[in-house]
Amino acid sequence: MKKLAVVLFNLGGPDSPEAVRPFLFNLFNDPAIIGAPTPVRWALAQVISRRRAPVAREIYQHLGGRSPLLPHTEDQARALEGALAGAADEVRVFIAMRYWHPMTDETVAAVKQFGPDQVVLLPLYPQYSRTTSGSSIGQWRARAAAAGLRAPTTTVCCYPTDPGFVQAQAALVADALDALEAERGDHPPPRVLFSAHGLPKKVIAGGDPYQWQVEQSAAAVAAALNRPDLDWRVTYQSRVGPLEWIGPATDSEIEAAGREGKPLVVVPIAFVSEHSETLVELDIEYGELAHTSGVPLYRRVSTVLSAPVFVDGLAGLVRRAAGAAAETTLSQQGGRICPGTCGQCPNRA
Ligand SMILES: C=CC1=C(C)c2cc3[nH]c(cc4nc(cc5[nH]c(cc1n2)c(C)c5CCC(=O)O)C(CCC(=O)O)=C4C)c(C)c3C=C
Ligand SMILES: [Fe+2]
Ligand SMILES: [Fe+2]
Repeated sequence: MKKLAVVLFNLGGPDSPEAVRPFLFNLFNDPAIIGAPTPVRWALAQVISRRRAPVAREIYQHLGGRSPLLPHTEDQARALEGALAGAADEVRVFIAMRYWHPMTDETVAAVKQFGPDQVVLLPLYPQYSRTTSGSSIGQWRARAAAAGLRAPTTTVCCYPTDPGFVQAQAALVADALDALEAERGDHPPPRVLFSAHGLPKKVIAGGDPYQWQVEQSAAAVAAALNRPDLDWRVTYQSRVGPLEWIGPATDSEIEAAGREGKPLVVVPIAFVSEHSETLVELDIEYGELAHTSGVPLYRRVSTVLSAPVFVDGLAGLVRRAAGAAAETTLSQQGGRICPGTCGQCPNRA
């Protein structure tokens, strides 16, 4: 093959305080986030983004007024390009963010200019949700078709138990557990909370495989740690809005650990880089909550970022997808919506 384009999808984040409101508007105006008819959704997105902006601006103020998500994703793109050397005569890795720049239209234009013989779409979300990967994939397909980008396109829908992802995350957890063991003293052994971004319950009830895949990821990392008595559980963070979200909530579990006098090791299991949800919510907000709740030791494990074993895993997924060659389309499998290239989603009862 002559030219291979890989497109990394992620959520995006504001690059200045002025970008916070339009970023939030783009998020709440996504039909995958608010499923109302277009004019109603547009009006709701205006209202909610205006109301949320001051809170969100304060969150991003802790990070110097901008999200570090894009720089981390650029590092990952460069590392993946390196790991894919030789997979085609020319390999280029692009980034398409869903709610802030570089956004889908800009990246479609850049990929078209590159003139690939094949495109592989690779969400930087290990677990598939129609609100994240599904939204990015759907928008890419619509905009690529509109722009006349017709290269054969294959999608890696998800990789919740990919050995590269699991090993990279497990190595980081093992380091944290070892360091904590050295300073634990008379405190009881720690509990590990695998914390994932939550979702409204109705999204899961509609057949979204996300929660099931998060559980698969956490179980795979726990198994890779190979510590028989490890106390671990899956929790969900980042609830916004009035709907009921899936639980247990990470903050409630932190309070519970405080009551039990348990040290905590918190592991982000649905993110592969650092941003407001890890650096502010987990480190600052939940760090303070742990302190006031009486948690004796609180450690937050890093995301995998550009860990070589993770990037090599991604490169393997891309090589397999490029080899599959066939155009994949969203399909309904086993009552669960998944593009169906992972071979893991359909078998859920
Ligand atoms: C697994 C990843 C994510 C899922 C699932 C997800 C669903 C989801 N998110 C919102 C609302 C917000 N999310 C915000 C930030 C944010 N969300 C994710 C990932 C997932 N979201 C990331 C990586 C980030 C951080 C972006 C960055 O800092 O660069 C925000 C903005 C911050 C804030 O105001 O708290 C909102 C709002 C909904 C409603 C939703 C599912 C329905
Ligand atoms: Fe989110
Ligand atoms: Fe899948």
